Amino acid sequence: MSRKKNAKPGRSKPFRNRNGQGSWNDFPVSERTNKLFEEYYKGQGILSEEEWTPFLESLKNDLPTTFRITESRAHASVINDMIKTRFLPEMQNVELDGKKFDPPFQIPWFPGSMAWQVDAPKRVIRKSEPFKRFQRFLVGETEVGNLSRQEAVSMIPPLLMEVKPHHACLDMCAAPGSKTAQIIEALNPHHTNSPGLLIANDADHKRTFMLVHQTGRMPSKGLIVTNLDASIIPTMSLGNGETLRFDRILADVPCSGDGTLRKNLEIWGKWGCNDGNSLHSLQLRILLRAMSLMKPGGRLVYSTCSFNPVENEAVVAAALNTNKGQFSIVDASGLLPNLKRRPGLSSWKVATQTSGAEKQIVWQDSFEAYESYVKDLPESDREKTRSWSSTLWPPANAEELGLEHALRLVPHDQDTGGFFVCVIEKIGAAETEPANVELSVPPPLDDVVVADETGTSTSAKRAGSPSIEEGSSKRSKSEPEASGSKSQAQSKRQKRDIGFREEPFSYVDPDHAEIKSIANYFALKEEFPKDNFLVRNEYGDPVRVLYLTNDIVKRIVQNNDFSRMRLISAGMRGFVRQDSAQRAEFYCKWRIPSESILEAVPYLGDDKIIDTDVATLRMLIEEQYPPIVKFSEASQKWMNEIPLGNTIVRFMPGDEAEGHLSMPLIMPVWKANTSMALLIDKKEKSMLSLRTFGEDICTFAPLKDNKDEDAADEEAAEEGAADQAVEEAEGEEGEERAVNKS
Ligand SMILES: C[S@@+](CC[C@H](N)C(=O)[O-])C[C@H]1O[C@@H](n2cnc3c(N)ncnc32)[C@H](O)[C@@H]1O
Repeated sequence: MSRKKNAKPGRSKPFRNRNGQGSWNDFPVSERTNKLFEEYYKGQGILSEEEWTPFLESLKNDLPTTFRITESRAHASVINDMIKTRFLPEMQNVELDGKKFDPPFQIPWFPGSMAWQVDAPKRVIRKSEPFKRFQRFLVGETEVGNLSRQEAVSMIPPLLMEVKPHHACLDMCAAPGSKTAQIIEALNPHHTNSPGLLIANDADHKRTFMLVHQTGRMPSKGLIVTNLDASIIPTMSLGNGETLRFDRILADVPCSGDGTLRKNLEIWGKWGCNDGNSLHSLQLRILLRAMSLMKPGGRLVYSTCSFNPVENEAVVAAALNTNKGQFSIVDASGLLPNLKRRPGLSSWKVATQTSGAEKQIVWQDSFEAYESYVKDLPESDREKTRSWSSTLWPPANAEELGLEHALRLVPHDQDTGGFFVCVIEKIGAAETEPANVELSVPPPLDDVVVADETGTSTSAKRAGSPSIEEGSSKRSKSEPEASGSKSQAQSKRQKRDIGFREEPFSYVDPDHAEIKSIANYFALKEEFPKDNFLVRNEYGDPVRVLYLTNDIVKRIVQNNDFSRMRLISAGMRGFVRQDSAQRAEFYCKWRIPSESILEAVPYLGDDKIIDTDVATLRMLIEEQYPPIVKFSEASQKWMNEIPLGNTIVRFMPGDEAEGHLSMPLIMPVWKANTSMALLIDKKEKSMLSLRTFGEDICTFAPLKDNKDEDAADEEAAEEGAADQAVEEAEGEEGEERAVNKS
């Protein structure tokens, strides 16, 4: 256990090989042990004696790859069918070194069979052609947002939230955003015009940008990203004296992460029971804040990727007791019926660990026993000992709280990671702020390792900075008052966070000349919410990007100071300005980016969408700027009629040009003087090509053949606009969309 001895809690980096990747081979199974871990959990009795070996064995094994299909996308079933009909048949009899490997299979408990599991180890995926092809497909479809790689158990909390499109939702600790994506999908099934809201929040500034990037693949008019300490998320106003309360909250709190031992291998070396004890009070504060933000009848899901009852049942029990009679644990046994789960515990133990090289577990039978243990320690040790909260221990009424309804997921039940999920409902009509919970002074968090199921470890202090400690001890004072009755101007006077350096958010005057030109060009119907265009400057000037938000996001942005909310982004890109040398020739300087097409379609004038065929699609995929003269006569006709710039086309289903399209596909195109371009990024084009034509037919060769120089120059100049448009569409993926700035 050399690793363990050298490990410095909180400072050790995730295990990485020379290529920067954690690897099964580089971390031998013999090192996947931790005496303290075994002693602690055996002592806790989280499993019966006979289950201990399969539990540990399972924990030492590589985690299978799991992914789910983005259900809100129109072609979700096309992707699912492709896996079944194109990839599965060729993966039936894969053998390597005399061993047969099973093909991927659908996860039996995931609704609609939209999630898959791949058991074959990485070396098989690397070496077998059918698996390699499948892997390439997975990577490509993941990049364009049609699939999400996500640990199976991590998919459970959002499913149990049962989000509906009208819900106001809060994801309190959201980065890097795998569950956020699931919530967005549930809020926006098939791009319905959802009135719902999701505030996705994380305390770690860097990780909020990961979150923005991740949600960029799943844009939503109802999405807000904030960078707050979840335990002191301020109460937000909706104007007109209304305060924002949530129908659904996910508190997927920072935790010690020992449920992720199968992939966060470094946890084997540094696991200690003090980490869970340390995190308990932050977890409790976050859960209590969640409770205070709920609507009556609303549902709250508390989850961790830890086995530790002090991070799980103890937190839930303390929160329920703080808000007696206002919340109850939902019996989720009827939900996800094929999911194997264990009941939550109603009794557990608390331990501390000794310091020094050979750490030992010391069971603490009660809070009082623990206090006298600390008192009896030699003074030097006492100084080092933390003061834990009494809420770590099971309360006297633990049996009455319904903790058995919580879900414990253990690895050997269905070959997953470990997880804890508890579904809590707010009962009664009274909306009151919770009484302050009696917590001991919060322990310092800087040396506590916090892990998430993505394989990233952070220290809790970094994760919770800057206001984590401040918020904990003075929660009731520092918690801002409900500002429901304040006007926008008044709310702007609320104390600003001067360290917050984001650009302001303002709505554009719907009568602004640019908005009028957009409405004209795209023949936007009356119902189009022209007053919901947001920009990132103080003056409401449409400069480069016009973001679209729904009404509830607008109410929040307008009635709360953006720096107090630490607002990072709101809504989704609706229109992007197309600056080019030829701008003067274009009727409209704005184009619809591909990700907002489905949002825009219901509002476009009837003649603004041009129906065309699979052969035209083939040409637009094959070449980057195909000349108009190369298309069929029918396509040339409409191409010659449309103005220069952005047009929306609908490729109708059919079998032609060696391709198959099973459902209509709506996409933006760009017309230059003599050529056309499909305005989707290259990766998306390649994946679309694979889906429609069975191979990647994109060529994208630069000017070629024996064209005379003048013609080539002219063509290159004309195509500059389309080129720039495409480049922008690609470049903005990472930057513009990530930062939501104009
Ligand atoms: C378990 S991870 C969340 C994983 C995420 N829900 C997902 O599914 O991708 C916990 C997250 O909590 C964040 N965090 C830590 N302390 C926090 C706090 N006080 N408030 C809000 N977020 C916090 C961390 O930065 C980390 O991103």
